[in-house]
Amino acid sequence: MAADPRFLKYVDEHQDDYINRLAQAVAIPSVSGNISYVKDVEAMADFLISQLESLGVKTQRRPIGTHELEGKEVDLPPVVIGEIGNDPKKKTLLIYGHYDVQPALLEDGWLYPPFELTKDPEGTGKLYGRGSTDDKGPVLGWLNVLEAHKNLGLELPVNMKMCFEGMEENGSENLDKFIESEKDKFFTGIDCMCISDNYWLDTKTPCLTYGLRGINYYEIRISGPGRDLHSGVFGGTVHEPMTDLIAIMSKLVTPTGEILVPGIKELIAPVTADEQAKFEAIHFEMKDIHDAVGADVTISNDTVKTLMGRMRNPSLSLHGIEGAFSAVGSKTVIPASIKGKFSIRLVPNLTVKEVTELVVKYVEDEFKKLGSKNKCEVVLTHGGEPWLADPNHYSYRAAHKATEAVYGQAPDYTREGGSIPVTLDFANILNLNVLLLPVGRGDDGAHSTNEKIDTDNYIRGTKLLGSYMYELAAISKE
Ligand SMILES: C[C@H](N)C(=O)N[C@@H](Cc1c[nH]cn1)C(=O)O
Ligand SMILES: [Zn+2]
Ligand SMILES: [Zn+2]
Repeated sequence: MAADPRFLKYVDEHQDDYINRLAQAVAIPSVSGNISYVKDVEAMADFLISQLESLGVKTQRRPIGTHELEGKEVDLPPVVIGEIGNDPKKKTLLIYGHYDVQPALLEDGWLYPPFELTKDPEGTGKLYGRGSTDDKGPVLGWLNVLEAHKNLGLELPVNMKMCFEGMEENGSENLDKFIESEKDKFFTGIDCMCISDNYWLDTKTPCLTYGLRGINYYEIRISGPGRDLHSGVFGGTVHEPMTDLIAIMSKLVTPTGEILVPGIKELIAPVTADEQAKFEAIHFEMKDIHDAVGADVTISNDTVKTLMGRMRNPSLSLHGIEGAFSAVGSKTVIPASIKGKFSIRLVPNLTVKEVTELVVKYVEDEFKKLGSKNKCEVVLTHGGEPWLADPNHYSYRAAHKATEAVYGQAPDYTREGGSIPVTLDFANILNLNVLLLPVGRGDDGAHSTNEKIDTDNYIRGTKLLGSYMYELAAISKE
């Protein structure tokens, strides 16, 4: 069933209001996992709740425990759950999104202040700001749908339940326990689930995503000296933690992306003929990734190899070193303790546990080889398994139709290189098919500087989410 034309017209006529809603959300710097932003993450939850309530959603702000941030025990960001409609004749759709964002500082190289929505500065409709595409824009897309229906007095075609969290960018701590504890309470009577928290592969082809890589995030913690030291006074006389760390980190991955931790390669499920065909069918050119990256620095020039590198193979990335001297100037310090951070993206059949066993053993063995008197420990800070869904499920068929209606073309079927670890918890604990329905483009720069969403994607994305609900209402479950 096509979307109500009054809904589509309303969306076109209220673009400015929708952009204004996004501007309000971007202005709240809800950076999770950082003690300085705890209040802002809470404020973002409150903003979401007040918006949802004003749109007729029965909302609850649910605490999910505490965690340690920079040595202090603080509340985890609350989970916001809501529901609207309980007509037994309608299907019930569960949606999930996150209201936290990655860190962003102007001095990282942003052209515009990251926590102000900068509207269309180049006349191409781009809306710049942290969270614009990951994941505030897509979350607000759902709210825009609700607003249109409320103001037009239109009935929603499905019942909706929703779950929004503020810790996605930091491992969704305790959300699995929350889902488990609410399995037979809030999360009952749900037919299927939709998440809008990933991106198209290119800038012109909408897609439906049926897989995600998992993620294991590690810290290698090395310490030794009782305090930071003068490198002139002590250099050449002590084992330096940074030197140990760099030696180990350089042995994790090669510059062409080969993971050097023994045993990981052997665990990867072989690529089937069907998978190979699916990858070959995807619309993708090397130019798409070069544009998104901002340079031609791809490891391969082959499209299928590049797509497999992104979605089908594991990857190991080095992220940074906490405690390293990184300010301007030439401080001659020997840091006393540091933490090297890296992550491994997981694909079938790698598991969080098996990969961690291999990583811990390898790092410990490599550290022993250094003959250092410092202390080294490797810690998994968060982990999430890879996930695959059935793209033939009726929910995917509904989204396919909605995409054709809104974009006039069939979607590509993709797997996401990024991770949304809680997807697997929703799928397994609630026994649900989960559809990933991205709104943003491949060059949006999520997690990067100058993150943006295009006005067209935000507005047509709102129509897409709404149209998906109409198609879902009408489609047979067979
Ligand atoms: C794909 C999603 N929008 C996303 O960005 N997920 C993050 C999740 C994460 C895990 N640890 C830290 N962040 C990602 O894939 O990096
Ligand atoms: Zn996200
Ligand atoms: Zn993210």
